[in-house]
Amino acid sequence: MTMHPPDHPATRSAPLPARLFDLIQAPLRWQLLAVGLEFGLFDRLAEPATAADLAASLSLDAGRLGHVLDALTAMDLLVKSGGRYRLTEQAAPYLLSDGERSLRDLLTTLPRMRHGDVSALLRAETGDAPLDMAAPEFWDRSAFSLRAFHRGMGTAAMAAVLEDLPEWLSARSFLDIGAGSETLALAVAERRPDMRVALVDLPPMATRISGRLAVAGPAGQRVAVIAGDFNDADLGGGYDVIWASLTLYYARDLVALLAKVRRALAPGGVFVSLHEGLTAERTRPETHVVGRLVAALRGQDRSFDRGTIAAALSAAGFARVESRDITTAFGPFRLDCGRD
Ligand SMILES: C[S@@+](CC[C@H](N)C(=O)[O-])C[C@H]1O[C@@H](n2cnc3c(N)ncnc32)[C@H](O)[C@@H]1O
Repeated sequence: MTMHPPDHPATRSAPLPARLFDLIQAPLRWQLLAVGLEFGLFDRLAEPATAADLAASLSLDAGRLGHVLDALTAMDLLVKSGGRYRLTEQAAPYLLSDGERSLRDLLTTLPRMRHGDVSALLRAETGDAPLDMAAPEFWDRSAFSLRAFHRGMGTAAMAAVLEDLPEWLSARSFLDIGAGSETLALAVAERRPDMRVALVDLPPMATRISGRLAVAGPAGQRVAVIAGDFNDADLGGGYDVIWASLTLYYARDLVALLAKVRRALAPGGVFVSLHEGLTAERTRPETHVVGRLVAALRGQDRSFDRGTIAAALSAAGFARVESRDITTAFGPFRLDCGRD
């Protein structure tokens, strides 16, 4: 499968007519992936099968299914040989529903938030029901989606950032604020039995995270879960490393929250933030600007400008603030570290 740098759609470096032509195909590529997930094609094609075999078990027309399978093969998600199709080895960990790094729950959930009728939203004619945050289904879906994101790609990137910190080897305590899943805290607890590990999230999410930790073995027992709003909750103290990624949007007062985080650090501790940093008058990076367009049109334009978090860290009293760009599979991000 051809890999492209994350902020560069496949055709970014191609001539403009080729880029425009390619956009005609883009929605079809998404639909093919969605159909593959909906009909369980990827799970069924863990072992080779013909279109006729699959069509019979799915009560579909073999000819039509063959066209869909050929297109998925053209996208390098399947291979075809002698009329039999099979999931590629590269795609298997991400597309099998029980794969260790399965992105299935992310791929079926995030598009519901990211895709929308841009034309209707632009005319403010959307009949979208507002998200019902009181509904258990909302939290179930969020928890499944975040966990898939973390297991499939997020935690590896985040753990690499943590392990790169000069403080990491001597650190003895770690807090993840707005964790979204148990995955990062659990990875830390598993790799570092000497580490006190805690996370904080809103009660509905914290309950789901606690449930996963309870069945995660001995390392899971070592992760403390603080169920509460990080703006108000007692975060505890004496942490050597405090981590916040993709969550500071929910700070009621960013400087006040960061000052609170600073007070929760041990002497010599570090606070690490991983968030986007929009540039060029909020038109770059494309991953975040386009990916969050529908949310913005629904009135949730929360993305941070580059420099906002660094400035807030200084305003919160951190003596040394360092920032750098990092590239991940889910887009380019800004890493801001606050130390005293
Ligand atoms: C977009 S997710 C990010 C999760 C994870 N940190 C990551 O980088 O993928 C935001 C998380 O922050 C949590 N959250 C939102 N507002 C919060 C608050 N006021 N206090 C604690 N957690 C909050 C949400 O429940 C969710 O789990």
